[in-house]
Amino acid sequence: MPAACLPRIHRVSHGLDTLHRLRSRTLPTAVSTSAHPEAKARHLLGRLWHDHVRAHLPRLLVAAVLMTIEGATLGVLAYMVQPLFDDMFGAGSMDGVGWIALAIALIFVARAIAGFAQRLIIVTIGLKVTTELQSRLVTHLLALDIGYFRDNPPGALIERVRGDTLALQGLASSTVMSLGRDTITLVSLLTVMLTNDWVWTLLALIGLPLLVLPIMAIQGYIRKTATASREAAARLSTQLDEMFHGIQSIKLNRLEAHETGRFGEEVKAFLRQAVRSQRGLAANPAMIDVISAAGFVAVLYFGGGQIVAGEKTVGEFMSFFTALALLFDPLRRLSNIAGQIQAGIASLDRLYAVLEARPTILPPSDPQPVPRGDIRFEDVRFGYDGLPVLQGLSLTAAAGQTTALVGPSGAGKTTVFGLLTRLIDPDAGAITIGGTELRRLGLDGLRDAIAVVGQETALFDASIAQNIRLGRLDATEAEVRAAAEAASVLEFADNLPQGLDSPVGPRGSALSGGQRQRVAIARAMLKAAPILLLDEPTSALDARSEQLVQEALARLAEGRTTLVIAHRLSTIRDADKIVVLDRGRVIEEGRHADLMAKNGAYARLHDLQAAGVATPL
Ligand SMILES: Nc1ncnc2c1ncn2[C@@H]1O[C@H](COP(=O)(O)OP(=O)(O)OP(=O)(O)O)[C@@H](O)[C@H]1O
Repeated sequence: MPAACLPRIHRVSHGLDTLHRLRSRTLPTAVSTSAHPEAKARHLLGRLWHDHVRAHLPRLLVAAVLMTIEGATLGVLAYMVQPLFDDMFGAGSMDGVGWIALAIALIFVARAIAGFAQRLIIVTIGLKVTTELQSRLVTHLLALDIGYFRDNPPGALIERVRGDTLALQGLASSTVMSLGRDTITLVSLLTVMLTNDWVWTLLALIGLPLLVLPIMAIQGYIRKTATASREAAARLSTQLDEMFHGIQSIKLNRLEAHETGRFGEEVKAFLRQAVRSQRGLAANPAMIDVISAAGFVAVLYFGGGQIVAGEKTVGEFMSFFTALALLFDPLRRLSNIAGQIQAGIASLDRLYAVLEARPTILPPSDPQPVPRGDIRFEDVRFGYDGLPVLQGLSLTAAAGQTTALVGPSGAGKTTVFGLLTRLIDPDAGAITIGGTELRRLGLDGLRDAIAVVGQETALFDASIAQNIRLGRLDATEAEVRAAAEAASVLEFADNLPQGLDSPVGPRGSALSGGQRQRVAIARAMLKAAPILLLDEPTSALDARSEQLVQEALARLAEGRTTLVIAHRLSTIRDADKIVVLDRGRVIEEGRHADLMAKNGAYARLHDLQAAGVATPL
């Protein structure tokens, strides 16, 4: 995946985060396969093969043929050493040396071409599989519940989509190449050795079985340390993500040294795990080297004696020795394959854990269209992780009218919006639109029918116009411009060098809070949905823009079912109904004048605000 895609993954992840600021119940994050590591590894590899690799089988077969050519060349080379020594150098004749030299040159050319082509094929397949997996992961992630993004922070998810797929690609490519080419090399060299002298071969390799147990024992260690190392990498990414997003607070509170220290600790933890994992991977080749030294010495003594006794020729010995010397390199790599597979499995496990997470907020099998009509909450209960937030909430927002929700911070106002848009589902009670339960409506239809302007505006790193267009992707330029005008976006955009085509910067960082809010309002205007949810839509505006936007919102709200959350009561005076929430229940409702006359919680809050005191009810 090109580097340019990284900001996109990042934006998507953060966009969801800021747009919804809601959490639902924890979702499964582990692959639910057999607890036995070998069975799990087989299961994961089987899935990878089936899902992504099988389609490349024809090219893999071509690569296998090329690997066979590349692997066999070393055997042929070792074989040719014998006539070179016995028939030419030993016999003092240079006849035929030219032919042998030509043959060796051709062998190397063939090896180079086969090696180049097979590497290209394998790496290309690896890249294709990786990018396919990345796209699949992103598609899957975007379908998951909002709660998943709370439980798994953006840094950790980016690490899975990028880090784990790339780690897998590197390991898989080298494993496949090693398995193919090195196995053939091994077979061809062993053939030369065995045809030369099976006793020497036995002597040279007699120590190898000793390695079986240590190599097997090391597998579990590699799997564990590789998993820990990937997790440490995810924590690092999460910390970086938080750090860069919180850069302003870090600077204002002079936390640079504190953050550097925290990062240093995390880096150390990562380093520890990464070194452990590499130690495991480096152990096998080292053991092969020790065994190979014993093999060389044994053959040298035994074979040397036979040459001196005239039982064997120098050419035979040199040919055998060449094959033996060439044998240990592929053997070293092959000894590491199991370890590499284990490290790859650690990443694969984390990837499939994401792919196995299932959304719990699903559309019905026969979705009903969204009807026009009142929005009703009937005895709705909802809690986060067992902590009750809404405790039997009942309210009605009449169709085509404006209903305002007020109440102290944490009363559950934003949760009402989350339930209405089905970012979360209630634990009990019913939510209906025009008499139809939300769960019977199509999710797409429901979300198309609702436009939301939240406290935090999710802007993407594109132009102002493109950000507005997200409200309705097929809107014409004139419609985008009209929405921009109605939301007072043109007021500031027209002063920018590129007007509406000016970039808003990553997460809208090139705009002020008020400007971002106006873009969000323009987006909602463009969407022109029948239901409008406004969560403090003018909180970031100055008095003048607020007045302009309030007028625009009033126009927008006309004829639409509007729910508006407001802390500043002055903004909702004209609402058709004001609902006062406290600790997840409705404690008062009515029009402004009625509630003031009642002299209850609303009137108290109003008086406090009028006196300039921002105190909860
Ligand atoms: N993702 C979450 N996980 C756990 N608890 C949450 C989560 N989101 C909200 N809450 C809790 O739910 C309660 C209601 O939150 P909500 O955002 O609906 O309140 P609110 O009335 O909109 O507050 P404010 O006026 O401050 O925006 C709060 O006590 C809050 O701590």
